[in-house]
Amino acid sequence: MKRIGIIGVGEIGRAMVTGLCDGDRPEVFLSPRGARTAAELAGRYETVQVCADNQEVVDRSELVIIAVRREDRREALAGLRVAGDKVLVNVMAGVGNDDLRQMLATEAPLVRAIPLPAIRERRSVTVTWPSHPAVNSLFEPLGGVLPVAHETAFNVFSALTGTLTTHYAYLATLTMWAAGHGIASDDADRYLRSLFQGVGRTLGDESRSLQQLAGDHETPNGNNERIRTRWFDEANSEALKNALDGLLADLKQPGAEGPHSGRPR
Ligand SMILES: NC(=O)C1=CN([C@@H]2O[C@H](COP(=O)(O)OP(=O)(O)OC[C@H]3O[C@@H](n4cnc5c(N)ncnc54)[C@H](OP(=O)(O)O)[C@@H]3O)[C@@H](O)[C@H]2O)C=CC1
Repeated sequence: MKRIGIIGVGEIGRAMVTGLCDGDRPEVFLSPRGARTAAELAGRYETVQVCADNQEVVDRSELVIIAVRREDRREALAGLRVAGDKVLVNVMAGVGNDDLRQMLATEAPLVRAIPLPAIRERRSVTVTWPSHPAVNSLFEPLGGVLPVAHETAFNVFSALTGTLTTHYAYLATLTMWAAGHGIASDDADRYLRSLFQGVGRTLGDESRSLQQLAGDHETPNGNNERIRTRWFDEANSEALKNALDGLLADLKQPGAEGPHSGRPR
């Protein structure tokens, strides 16, 4: 697909345009809302144009990405005419394809996707459902695509994206703990970033399983084993799984307006 439309040019819309245009440079048609970002992108990339309205985005594109906030979807989409030969990519967290099909009354294929901000660097694996060749080709060069077989699987991956800030909060807690023991916060912060950037790089080694990586970093009866078994014990692990189960249950009811609307993060 060489003509791609984006309705909703905010954080994730901008990340997708950047990722796309730093690669094959398809023609990209942007909705006019979020005017500053849209104008900036059109200024940076000669293949990007800002349209007069959302209908023009649909009319000029073969594939249209819908990236407005969940609560803005009716205003953004109601009344749009979408021919059956277009492909629509729904990246709105918590908005099911049934909801979208009802709103748009179109025969066009609808595909849900979970792009993440690292897509701007073409380094983010994007989960999609249902699998569609044009959508797979769109995301493949942006870090890879992971089409899943059913919506429940899609929701499981969606729930996993809800764990990111816990990871940062964990690191912040370690910094606070060190500061509580008289270490300058800046020093603790710098040290932890360095420590966990190393962990991030190690994750790039896909030849070793996560269990293997943990094992390889742990001396029997050593400090790491001690903290892992005393803190991340069975009760803690169960509490995490329960929180994820609760989130998954909410994600399975995409029609419900709830605390998980809007950004998946
Ligand atoms: N941010 C992320 O990491 C991810 C976000 N998503 C999903 O993407 C969607 C957008 O999120 P995000 O980019 O963070 O949100 P933003 O608020 O950054 O962007 C939303 C954009 O939509 C625009 N908009 C609002 N109403 C309309 C309309 N009627 N027509 C066209 N555009 C409109 C907004 O314009 P204005 O500013 O003028 O209101 C804004 O530019 C959400 O549904 C979210 O769940 C999915 C994966 C990751």
